[in-house]
Amino acid sequence: MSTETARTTPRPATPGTGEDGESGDATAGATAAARSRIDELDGRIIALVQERRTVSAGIQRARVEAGGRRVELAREMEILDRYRGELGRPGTQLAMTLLALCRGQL
Ligand SMILES: O=C(O)C(=O)C[C@]1(C(=O)O)C=C[C@@H](O)C=C1
Repeated sequence: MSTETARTTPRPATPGTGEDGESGDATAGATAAARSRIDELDGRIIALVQERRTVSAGIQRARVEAGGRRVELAREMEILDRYRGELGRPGTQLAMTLLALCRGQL
């Protein structure tokens, strides 16, 4: 675990210990800080998806202008394999969603 993660990880109050006062505020503060970090990360992820879509559109356009097909399934299989390898089975779903965002539904 990185120090950054450790610093922003909220610590839940221990039930039955009367921690609801000061430490409850601390927990709420840690949660708010962690959530604003998540919001920041989501903003970067969204910007990366938009950038990916622009790059992908350029490749698709060039291929169509050269007389080829807009979609290249062999390349999509490589991308699906990569996401599944890195993120497990749900990674496949994420890659499929990304491809749908970048080249539209098949
Ligand atoms: O890599 C390509 O050849 C692309 O056209 C990009 C991309 C993608 O968004 O990753 C989009 C459509 C293709 O079917 C395959 C991949």
